[in-house]
Amino acid sequence: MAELVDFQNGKVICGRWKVSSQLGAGGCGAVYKVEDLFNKGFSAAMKVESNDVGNMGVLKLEVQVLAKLKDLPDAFRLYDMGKRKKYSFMVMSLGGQDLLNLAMKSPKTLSLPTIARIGIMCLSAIKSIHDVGFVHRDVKPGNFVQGCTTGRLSRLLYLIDFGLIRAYMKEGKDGEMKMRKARTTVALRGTFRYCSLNTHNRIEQGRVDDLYSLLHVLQAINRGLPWDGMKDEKEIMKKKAMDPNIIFKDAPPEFVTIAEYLMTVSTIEKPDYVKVYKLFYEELERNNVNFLTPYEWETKKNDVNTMVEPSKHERKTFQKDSDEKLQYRIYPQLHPKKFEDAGVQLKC
Ligand SMILES: Nc1ncnc2c1ncn2[C@@H]1O[C@H](COP(=O)(O)OP(=O)(O)OP(=O)(O)O)[C@@H](O)[C@H]1O
Repeated sequence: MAELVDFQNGKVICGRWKVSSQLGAGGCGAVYKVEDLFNKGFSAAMKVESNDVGNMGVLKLEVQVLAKLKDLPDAFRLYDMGKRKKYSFMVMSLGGQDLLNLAMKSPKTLSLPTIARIGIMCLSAIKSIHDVGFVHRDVKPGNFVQGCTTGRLSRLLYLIDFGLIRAYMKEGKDGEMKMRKARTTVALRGTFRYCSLNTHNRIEQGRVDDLYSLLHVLQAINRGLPWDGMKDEKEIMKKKAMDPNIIFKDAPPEFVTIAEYLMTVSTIEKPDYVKVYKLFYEELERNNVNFLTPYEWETKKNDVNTMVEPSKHERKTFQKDSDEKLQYRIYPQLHPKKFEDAGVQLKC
């Protein structure tokens, strides 16, 4: 069993990063909020992993993925990395709360348009990972983090924790990127509560499996899943094989359409992200909600809208714009066009 790395507040790493609090802890390490002593007022998140984990260590892989995401406008940045005698670390952008906390701490029950809107934020985050050639394989609420604690980015969700990630493409001899061949024996990777039925059946996961997990995540924070509380894998599988009308009975009706669509997509195919986006968006339209509508967890005190919404001057400039257009000026990454094609940077 690897010895856990446990940093006290005030510890300074590399003469630069001063630990100010712990943000989370996992099996092999922990995540800390750190202050940059070279850049007053700047904070970041430091993920630390014990070197005792040997080949099981995932930090190196996480660094590689973050480095690949660097050209995307809205992705966490990698600021530093290093290895000490007992531990390895990486420093990345500091996000806000994770989806698990947001959903649990929300003073009000999350409405269906909020659930669908979270669906779009998560879809965008998942697509970014797919676009750089990886399947995440551990889509769960604790792995979606607000882009920032306050302001515009606090309404966006980014995917973190690339410990179980797997490349689905590889460079062929001709230099072209090709799909990797599916393995015949695959160990289960992911979380029982959220993973797809394919994953339980030990089938090589593809992009579609991350999207199945997303539906499970959304239903879990909505009204819960029919297999909640179950431990036996066979029993869980039986429930997951049920009619989507039963699994998603209290969800926006489009969830069933999305689930039925995903059943038609093979693990090697690229899912139609725009189709899924548009189905989520129908719930927003029905309820007159858009990306500028405050979330249930946003309080007056921490009102993002004062920062997210345009100033009076900007309002005047944009006055001819409808709210629908305005939302895309503020959140261009959520425009349906952005979900259209790969923008793939599959070359290493
Ligand atoms: N960049 C970040 N900004 C803010 N919080 C973060 C960041 N990265 C991680 N966290 C927080 O730390 C928690 C654990 O992070 P992460 O999932 O990467 O660690 P882990 O050791 O792999 O955990 P687990 O074993 O639970 O998956 C997250 O759920 C989140 O709350």
